[in-house]
Amino acid sequence: MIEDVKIIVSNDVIKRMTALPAAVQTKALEFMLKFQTDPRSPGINYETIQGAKDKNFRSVRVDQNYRGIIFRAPKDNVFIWLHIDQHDDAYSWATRRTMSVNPVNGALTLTNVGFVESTVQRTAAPRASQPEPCYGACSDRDLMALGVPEAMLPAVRTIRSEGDLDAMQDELPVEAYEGLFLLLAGDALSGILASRETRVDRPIDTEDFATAAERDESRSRFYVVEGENDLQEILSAPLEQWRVFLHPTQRRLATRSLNGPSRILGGAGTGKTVLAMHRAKHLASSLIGAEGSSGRKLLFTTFTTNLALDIEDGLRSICSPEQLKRIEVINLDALVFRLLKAQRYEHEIAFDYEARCAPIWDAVMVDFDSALGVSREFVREEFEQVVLARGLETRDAYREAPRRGRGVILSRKKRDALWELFENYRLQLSAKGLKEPDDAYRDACAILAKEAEPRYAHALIDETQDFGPQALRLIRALVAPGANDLMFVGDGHQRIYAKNKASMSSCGIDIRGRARKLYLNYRTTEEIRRAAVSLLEGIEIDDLDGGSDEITRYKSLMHGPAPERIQGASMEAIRDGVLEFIRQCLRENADNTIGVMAPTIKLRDQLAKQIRESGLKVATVNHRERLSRKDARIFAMTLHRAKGLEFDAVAIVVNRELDESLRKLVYVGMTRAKRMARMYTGLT
Ligand SMILES: Nc1ncnc2c1ncn2[C@@H]1O[C@H](COP(=O)(O)OP(=O)(O)OP(=O)(O)O)[C@@H](O)[C@H]1O
Repeated sequence: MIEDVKIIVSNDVIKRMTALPAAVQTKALEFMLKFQTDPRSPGINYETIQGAKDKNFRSVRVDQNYRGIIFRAPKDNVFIWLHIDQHDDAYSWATRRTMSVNPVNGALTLTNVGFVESTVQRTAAPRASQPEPCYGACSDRDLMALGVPEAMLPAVRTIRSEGDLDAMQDELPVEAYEGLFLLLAGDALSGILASRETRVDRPIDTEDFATAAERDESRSRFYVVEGENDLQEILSAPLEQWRVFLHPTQRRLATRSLNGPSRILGGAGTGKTVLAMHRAKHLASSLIGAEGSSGRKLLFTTFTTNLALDIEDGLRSICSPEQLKRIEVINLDALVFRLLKAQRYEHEIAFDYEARCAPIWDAVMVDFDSALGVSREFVREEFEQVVLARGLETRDAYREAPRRGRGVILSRKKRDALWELFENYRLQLSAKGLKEPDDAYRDACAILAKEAEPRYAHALIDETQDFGPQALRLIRALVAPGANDLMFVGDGHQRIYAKNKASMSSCGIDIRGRARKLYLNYRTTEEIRRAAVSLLEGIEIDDLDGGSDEITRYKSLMHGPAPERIQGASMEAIRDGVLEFIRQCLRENADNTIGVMAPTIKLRDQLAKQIRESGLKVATVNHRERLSRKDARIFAMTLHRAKGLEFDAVAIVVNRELDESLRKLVYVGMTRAKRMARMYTGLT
């Protein structure tokens, strides 16, 4: 590579590369090598394209049939490889498009001018009683600030409904599509720009393609080649887009310095884990050779064990060995277990409530007096949500404790009676050498408080919605307050351990001014997303910090068939239906992965057995297992285990009433599906 030349490749080329016939792929890689070494080499013959709308487009020969389309900027030796296809298709593609720099947000944009012309023509004749254009109140500058390329403005001006906007999605930069749908949802332009932190207040040199390429907006679709080998690596392996092309908000949040703890919310599949992984990489590189960090690492923690394993795999695919050495990925329970064990903690942490604690709780509850006027379930919830969550240790503390959200007022007498049960339970647990996890977290916090140095330089926390107050306090104690200390990502819609509801600010974590959102769903089709969201209707969702969150502003980038919901089938009919669904998915593509999910282990095993008996290979997903290591396409799991995973298709079987907690579980399960989903309810 040579210093004074900038080489850029579009995501379109990278995507198309893997779909090319093998022989063409080899030729394309050979061309890339030549191009990367010196795009001005006399060995590369740039052909002018007759009739091209952009006079800087050229075609280059990849092999006898295939042509690459290159944009050569008028100055500064910037070369952008935009497209690759068979000769005629490549030429026809090139004649319809132009490259430019957005004069307001400074992003590199590629516009399909052919599409703009045909859209304007098609909509020119007024239709009877058609709605007003959606963006009549926005100036051209407003629309360009959102990311609409100047040449796309006439097409965007024709949009009169959400459907019109969706039909334009493929032709718009991702941030423009997102901005336009947020406007339709009722957000103010200033609010959208502020939360994205897009600069629209500086003069933009629209001839300066080199500078434009470095902006976060451009990097969501253009890759700037940096080293000798990186592009070779990217092009020769099937590329997962997320490794290279981030949404501008993902990139900004991954790389910017934040003056304290931050919280990123986003519905299922909006790329929160991806953002956190890129931030881990970014912060880890700043730890390399950093003075004064005393060798402290970055902690990446999650709630579920399986997700931690997947994250480890993901990080390995984007980080250098040096960066990896500075990152520790571990689920919080495992971290606490290790921390306490190293201190010769004399209790075992009872992570499995049902097996270890429930019998002791039940024995203590023999003394429960129903004259107290509360249910047995209420007592357990009171213990979890007030006593454990607040870490109350004395009767006096319980007497004084605020019980917001508990619904029932308890007199002092009743509290004292309940405290006796709670105290007795803790004593009995302790006598058996056990501690509830929340109490163990609190003990771990006390140990950390005595240490001179915080254990980690930074922490990234995934699945924040499932961490309770004691866990959050512990996380706070693991890292010293300061710049880039903590980043939490999560989604209240996916809270499936209801007892773990916490407000970050009451745990000493102040995110004011550093709370952001991701809106675009990269995983699920819009049809599946909508079906999943409809399950949550009427359920109040929190923002992990005592406020509320809503789900109306999310959107998926893909479309597909609506999920089927089948009510009231017998187990035999379900078995046949699930098998038929699996076969259909595998017929479409033998490489498709399929998740079969149920609320209980018993039902999961029953379904797995039936699938196996039909001659198909199915793997069961258990605690602490990496999906990637399993030799199967079909996976059976409980809905709890499905968290954080993804499959091409998902079949869910539910054998009990869809109450609030089950609806949330099914929401999590269904949003694991990339393209197809089917759900059975009301087993007869
Ligand atoms: N910038 C991106 N470009 C392309 N794909 C992306 C991008 N960001 C995320 N994805 C893909 O979208 C899917 C969801 O991403 P991710 O798991 O990070 O979402 P999430 O918000 O953590 O989801 P959930 O909360 O449902 O577990 C993954 O397949 C990921 O590879």
